[in-house]
This record gives sequence, C-alpha cells and structure tokens, in this order.
Amino acid sequence: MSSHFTPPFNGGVSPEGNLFVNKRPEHPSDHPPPIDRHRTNTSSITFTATYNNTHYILLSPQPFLHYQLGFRTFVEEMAVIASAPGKVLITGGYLILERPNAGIVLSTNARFYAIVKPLYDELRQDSWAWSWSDIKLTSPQMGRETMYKMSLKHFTLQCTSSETRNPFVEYAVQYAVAAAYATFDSNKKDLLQKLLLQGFDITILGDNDFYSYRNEIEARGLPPTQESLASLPPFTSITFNTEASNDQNSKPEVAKTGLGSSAAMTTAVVAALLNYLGVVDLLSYSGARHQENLDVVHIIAQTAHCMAQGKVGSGFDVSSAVYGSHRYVRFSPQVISSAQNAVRAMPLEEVVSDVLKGKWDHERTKFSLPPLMNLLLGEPGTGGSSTPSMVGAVKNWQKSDPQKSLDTWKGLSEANARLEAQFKLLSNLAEEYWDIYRSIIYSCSMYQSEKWIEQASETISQEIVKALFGARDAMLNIRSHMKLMGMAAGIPIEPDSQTELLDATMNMCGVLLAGVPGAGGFDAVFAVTLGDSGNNLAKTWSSHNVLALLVKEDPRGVSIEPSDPRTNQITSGISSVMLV
Ligand SMILES: Nc1ncnc2c1ncn2[C@@H]1O[C@H](COP(=O)(O)OP(=O)(O)OP(=O)(O)O)[C@@H](O)[C@H]1O
Ligand SMILES: C[C@@](O)(CCOP(=O)(O)O)CC(=O)O
Repeated sequence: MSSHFTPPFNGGVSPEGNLFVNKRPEHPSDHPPPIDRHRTNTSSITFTATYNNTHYILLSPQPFLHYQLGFRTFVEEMAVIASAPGKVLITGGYLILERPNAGIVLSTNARFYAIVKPLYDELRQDSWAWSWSDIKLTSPQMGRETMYKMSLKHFTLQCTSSETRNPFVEYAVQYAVAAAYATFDSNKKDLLQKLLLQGFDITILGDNDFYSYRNEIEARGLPPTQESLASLPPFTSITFNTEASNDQNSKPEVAKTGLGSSAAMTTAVVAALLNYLGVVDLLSYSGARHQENLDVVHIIAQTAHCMAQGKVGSGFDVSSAVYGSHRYVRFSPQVISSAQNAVRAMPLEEVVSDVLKGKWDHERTKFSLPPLMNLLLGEPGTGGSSTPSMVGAVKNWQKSDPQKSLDTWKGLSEANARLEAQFKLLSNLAEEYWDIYRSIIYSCSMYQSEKWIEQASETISQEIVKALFGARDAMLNIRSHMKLMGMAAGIPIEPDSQTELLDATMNMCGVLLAGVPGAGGFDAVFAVTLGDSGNNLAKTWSSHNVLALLVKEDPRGVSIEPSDPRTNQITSGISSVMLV
C-alpha cells in the first residue's frame, strides 16, 4: 500500500554533502525525525525516517544536490518488495549433486515476489516489554494467512493460528533476522529491535508459470494454448494435487511445473527481509559491492532452504534464484554443517555468523543460450513429480550397483560437457560471423533437422550446422543415459510418455533439442528452438494436448521491485511525484 501525500517533514543534502531532515512548519512536531538509513547513487537519493511511529521512504529523484528545500520528493509507506526467478536445469540433473560435476541452469521470467512491511503502523504502548515479534504470512494464491510469534531471544517461531505452516518462509525469517543480529553493531541493533517490535507483514506471490492451470483452463472450457494461459489473471489461485502423494505417483502438494517455487520463494523472502532490515542494500550499489550483497542473500537463502527441505541438495535452484542463468558447480555440503548441527543448542546468531564466514566454494560461470535460440516449456498435464524421492532412489541404486552407476555417470558427464561445448562454439560463431549465423539459423528454423545441412552452402554455415548437430547428438545421449538411469533406479526419470513427446518434439521444424529438465519425471519438458519456430512448436504441442507455457529464459537474478506486482504502481508513483 503506498500513499502519496505531503509528508510531515522534508529534507535534503547540505552543501557539505550531509543529509538533513526538517519538520514542516505546519506540523507541530518538536523534533525533526532522525534519518534511519539512506542510500545514494549518482542520480538520486533515498532515505528513510520514522515519524509518529510510521516509516517513510523519501525518494528524491535528481537533482538532489540542490540542497535547498524544494527538490522533488514522493513518499511511500515503507515496504520492501523483492523478487527471484524460477529455473530450468537443462543439464546436470543428479550429477550436479556431486562436485565437480557442473550443470547448466537457465533462470526464467517467472518470478516469485515477497512483500515485507511493518505489521503495526505504530509501536504498541506495551511492546517495549515484548520478547517476541508478531509475523503475519499471507499467501493469497493458496488462500492462507498464518500468524506466528517469533522469540527475540532464540528466533524460534510459534504458529499462533491453525493454518498450515510454511517451513521455507519460517526458516527464511529466522535466518534473515539472525543474520541482522550477527552483523549489526549495538546502535543498529536498537533500530532492529524497533523494527522487530513492529512485526512483519509478509505476502508471497508466485507468477502463474510456477503452477499448472490445466484444470482451470479445462473448467473454463478453454483450449490448452498459450492464449488461454495468458487470459488468466496474474497470481491466479493454485490447484492442489488431489491424489494423495505416494511412492508410485510421487505427486507434490500443489500442481507445479517444476520451476523451483520453493527456492525462488525462499530467496525472495530472504532478500526482502535482509533489505528491509538493512543487512544488505540491493538497490544502491553495482560491481563488487553488489556482488557481496548478493553473496549474503545467497548464503542465507541457501541455508534456510536446506533447513526447510531437511536435506542438502545441490543448490542450483537457489543459486539461479539469486544470480540468474549460469553454469553451476555445487558448494561443499560441510559449509552449512553449523546450521545442520544447530540442534545441539548453539545460538542461531552464532550459527548464522559461522555460516556467513564459511568457505562457500560453489562455482558460477557465465552461461547463456546462443543468440536466436529460445527456451520453451511444455506441460504434458500430469501435475509434476516430487524430486526428493527420486534423488533417494538414484542414491540407493548407486549404492547397490556402484560399477554400472559409475559408468552411466561418466557417460552422462561427458555428454553434458559436449552439449555445453557445442553451445559455447555456437555463441562464438555467432559473435564472429553474425550475418552468416543469423541467416543459417533462420533458414534452419523453418525445416526439420534432416534438411538443415542442405541450407548450408559455404564453410562457415556448414560449421554452424555441424555444431547444431553436435548439440542435438549430445542431448540425445544425455536423454538415453537419463532414461537408463531411471530404469535402473526404478523411477520414471524419462518415462515412456515423455520419451514419445520429446522424440516428436525433436523432429519438428526448427527444434534444436528437447529434454526433461532437472530430476526429470512428469514436470514440464523443455525445448530449445531456433529463430521464431517456438510459435509453431507451441501450436503443435497444443494440438497434442501439451500446454506450452508462457515462460521464457531471463538471465536476471534476485532484485528489489519498485512496486507491488499486483498493482503496477511504478507509473502512478512517478506521476504523483510532487514538490514539497
Ligand atoms: N504461492 C505460494 N504460497 C505459499 N507456498 C507456496 C506457494 N507456492 C509454492 N509454495 C510451497 O512451496 C513448496 C514447493 O516446494 P517443492 O519442493 O514441492 O517444489 P519446487 O521447489 O517447485 O520443486 P521443483 O524444483 O521440482 O520445481 C511447497 O511446500 C508449496 O506448498
Ligand atoms: C536431481 C537434482 O540434481 C535436480 C533436481 O532438479 P528439479 O528440482 O527437478 O528441477 C537434485 C539437485 O540438484 O538438488
């Protein structure tokens, strides 16, 4: 909720560069409010101040160096909104669980949002004596509202309403608050205490692409097309899987598409809280300082996510939620052992301090799809698979058949490396021979792969087509190893229904490759298409009852949003900028 009105105070920057806040003459306040926090960049200045127990954010778009009163300001009730992207792991499923195997993870334009603001506008009269903080967690898409009390001594959370709990958000809150205690000096701790006593009002929202809406579409009598999906309102209510989960169907609680909602949700909540509490500032800096802030978000989000899941996965999903698309090699699991051992009564503040100082050795290397290639996801309509039970089955198989499983992993690892190398080669060829590259990619986009070589009349375009085939072959190899691994482990990594769909997809005009992302199973499948051929693929999928999602690759990691994604307030905010 933001309000645009004349604030009871105004402020600026003195000629010496100091920030100041003045009370407005018409307000009978005895003292101007102190500045709580501020940040600047080259073109604007933002500072927060508390007046009558209400927090204000003042934004002065330029030119703030006119130190006299009268610069342009608008005022917003203090809310921090952070978002983090969903992901698609195109290579490295299972292998990525062990260092030094790498995986390629693409982040998406499907994002999870967390909105954090004070629960109470004013500090309650008796709150100075409280030893807890009130937290309200709202998930509008699930129709859930949960109240908690968090002990300010141990950061433990007690659920005070009867609603279902959300362990991902619970750990995110505990670890973010403990991170503030672990990093603040005593002055900042006083401010922190004030913020905590005002409580947290947290709202979480996931873009529609995280969830399967086939049932809604069918119920509305709409065809399974991208147009039908686009007609749903943003943040539509989520379908719960009705069949009870069991080992056979491995169905998760909600009908999901597999974009990693829990990692994006945890990361968005951690980023919003750390920013709200002033542990990081994701808006003001760039370069090394911004990276350091992102690393803090990553460490806290990754630790909270592992604790909530009750296991240490590879972490590629949290990593892409923080940093966006990249080539990932996992962190050594020991780095979060303090958190796992926390049961042995080490104060959480110390646990977090240890984890923040730990030797985080995960690797992130730049990766993006070569130009003119697009990611498309298709939902065959089965409501998703639960990853943890599939990982368990693969681990059991590794123990029971070490030699065969090692051979399969070696084969997979080589095929993954080959695909990565072909993508890299294609990116280099695009850079060096852009015109030839563009022309051959568009030509191939109109034909099935068997006709591609006929499109290449000279050496460079032949080299490009050769690399396209290299990528296809590597993907076919990855798929066959993944399928074999699933059969050996007794789980449907590439079940027959997906094999049929993927084979048919790879035979379509302009489709470079297709596969099951991540752990595989019945989640949405992915395809990488050339030029504009994705549109035709989406239509063909629809005609075979496979719902093409609207999601696209977007390399952007976690970020602070200017406004509530439900209200698109950025324009209204700017249009109501006023002179004070
Ligand atoms: N909008 C939401 N509000 C509250 N909780 C949500 C929301 N969306 C998802 N969740 C919760 O997040 C968790 C999703 O975790 P789960 O591991 O099943 O999926 P995932 O992270 O998307 O997995 P995958 O990586 O396979 O896609 C579930 O507990 C679900 O209830
Ligand atoms: C099987 C695994 O390697 C990938 C899981 O991927 P997804 O969550 O199914 O997209 C597990 C992991 O990396 O944590």
